[in-house]
Amino acid sequence: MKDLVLIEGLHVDAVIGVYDWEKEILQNLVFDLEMAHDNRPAAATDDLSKTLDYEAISNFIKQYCLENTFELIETLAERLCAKLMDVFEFESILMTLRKPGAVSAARSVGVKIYRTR
Ligand SMILES: Nc1nc2c(c(=O)[nH]1)N=C([C@H](O)[C@@H](O)CO)CN2
Repeated sequence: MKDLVLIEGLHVDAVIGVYDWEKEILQNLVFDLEMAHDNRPAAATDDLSKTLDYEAISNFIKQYCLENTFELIETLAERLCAKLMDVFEFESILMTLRKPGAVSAARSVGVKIYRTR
């Protein structure tokens, strides 16, 4: 089992959706991330620069969602994972992206993708 760095329940507002009315409003999205990374070098040195900075990654996701609009949450998840892989040095990522307001009868709906280098 590999070490992981986690982000759970990251709430982000975004313009996202298939329908015209959705292109005029912000909707809440919730991200969960599991990123595989060897945590031993950071633990041995107590040095933030040797790990994945979950604060920096959270801020990156918020900024990306502010600057980009898509119809499908599948597209957002795929493109965001690709960008995160370019910028941050994890071995793999499991991203769950939920759109809690989309289906009123459901607690949440969403997608989950796993990408590796
Ligand atoms: N698999 C998906 N299904 C649907 C999506 C989506 O992004 N992925 N989006 C919509 C609409 O935008 C919906 O959220 C409006 O309530 C419908 N189905």
